[in-house]
Amino acid sequence: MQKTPYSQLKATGIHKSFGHVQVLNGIDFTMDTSDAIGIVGPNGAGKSTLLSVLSGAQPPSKGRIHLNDQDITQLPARHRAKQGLVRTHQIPKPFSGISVFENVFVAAIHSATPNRSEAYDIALESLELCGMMHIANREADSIGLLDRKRLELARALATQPNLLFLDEIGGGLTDGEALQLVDTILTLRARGIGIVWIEHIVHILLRVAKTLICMDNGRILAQGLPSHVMANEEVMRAYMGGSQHA
Ligand SMILES: Nc1ncnc2c1ncn2[C@@H]1O[C@H](COP(=O)(O)OP(=O)(O)OP(=O)(O)O)[C@@H](O)[C@H]1O
Repeated sequence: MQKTPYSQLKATGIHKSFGHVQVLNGIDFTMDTSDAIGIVGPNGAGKSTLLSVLSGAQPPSKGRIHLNDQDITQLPARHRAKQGLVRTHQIPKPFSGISVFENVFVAAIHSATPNRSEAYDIALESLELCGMMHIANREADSIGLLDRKRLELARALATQPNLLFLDEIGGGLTDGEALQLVDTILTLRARGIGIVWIEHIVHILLRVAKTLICMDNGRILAQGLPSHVMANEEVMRAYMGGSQHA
């Protein structure tokens, strides 16, 4: 289901401000697009803003983003999605009044897919991978929170991503539900899809992430093996000074 593979996403000197509020303060970030990276940090650290900048929802105020040798800094989200960089949202917003299947089909038809019959197959495969076939004909409005999160994943999957940006997709779920969602995410990982996942529930995140980034005040405080990052003194200070969710 994937597009032409590439290997590296690189953000250099990323700044983002909203008026006088400086939210990202010089982020340097390089990843292999098949990696699984977790991002943690206190509230207001700039995590979602970084995801917006990486996925093209918002341009940086300063700095460059490259996909291999291609400068994609000014490339809008819909064009990045066609190159396989796709973001999910904190609060899933399925199209109401249509079925789960139709929601995923709409996503497939708007991807780089050439025709409706291929989009149909891709939608079915996405639902299957996300364990949603049994509710494919339900109205999207009528499903519970865990299934709405799965639908968000299935819709992203139907656009044939290489790298998925997940913004607190576990938010609002019980631990048991979040673990079920992890199984779905690991299924996508097994297909070779890279993940950048912001999540406050760290023990859930670490079932997927092999590398952890901790942000605070718009900067990366530490990056590397999760055990090293969580033991980092600056990281512990940031959590004690901020809102601890871990
Ligand atoms: N569009 C905007 N306009 C003005 N300020 C914004 C905007 N988007 C984000 N901010 C501010 O930027 C800061 C960082 O926000 P961001 O959502 O990126 O942090 P976060 O680390 O994802 O936080 P949380 O964990 O609470 O979701 C916050 O102070 C927020 O109020």
